[in-house]
Amino acid sequence: MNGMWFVRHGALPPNPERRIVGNRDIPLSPAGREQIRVLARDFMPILAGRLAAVVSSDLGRCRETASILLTGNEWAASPPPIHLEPDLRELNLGQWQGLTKAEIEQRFPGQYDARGRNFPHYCPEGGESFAQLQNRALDAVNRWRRHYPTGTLLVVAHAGVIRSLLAYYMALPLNDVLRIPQEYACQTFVPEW
Ligand SMILES: O=C(O)[C@@H](CO)OP(=O)(O)O
Repeated sequence: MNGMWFVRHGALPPNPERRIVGNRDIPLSPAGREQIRVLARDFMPILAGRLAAVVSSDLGRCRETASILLTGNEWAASPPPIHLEPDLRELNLGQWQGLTKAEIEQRFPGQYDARGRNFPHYCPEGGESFAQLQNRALDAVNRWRRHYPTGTLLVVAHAGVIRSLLAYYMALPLNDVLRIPQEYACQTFVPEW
């Protein structure tokens, strides 16, 4: 069956202060690598024989996830190509990245709340909005689907990217995007319609 599997990368190192990650290039933690090894063993065999290609965000945590996913014996003879796609990078939150919520409120008074009032379209300085993210991610996925019109595509990306795509496929408003669950290393199938 044609369709796309979306896989979020594994866990990052603990971030107890909840500093904004965004599209910073932070590698998987050892626990995150183990999550993906489990996925390579338990999930990937169901794609054997029907996986056309892997399309991954070019950030390290997704690149590494994609390459661990293809370590099983079922891919040894003819591994599917892995395409690195910058348009699947995580939401760019510009000058907010690396900061805590308290630091954002201190350095950019009022902006955090302003985003809450216009969540889909608010664009922090130097960054982008969820609507912009959704457009570029959708363009990228559609482009790769046209390149591989048959077979299953495996898309390895980030919570914000996958949520924005799933919101589109489920016709949910972007205001509700954070309600879509996206645990580390989770998998979601979107059939072709
Ligand atoms: O580690 C996380 O919680 C996030 C970073 O914002 O991961 P990602 O957005 O890359 O899915």
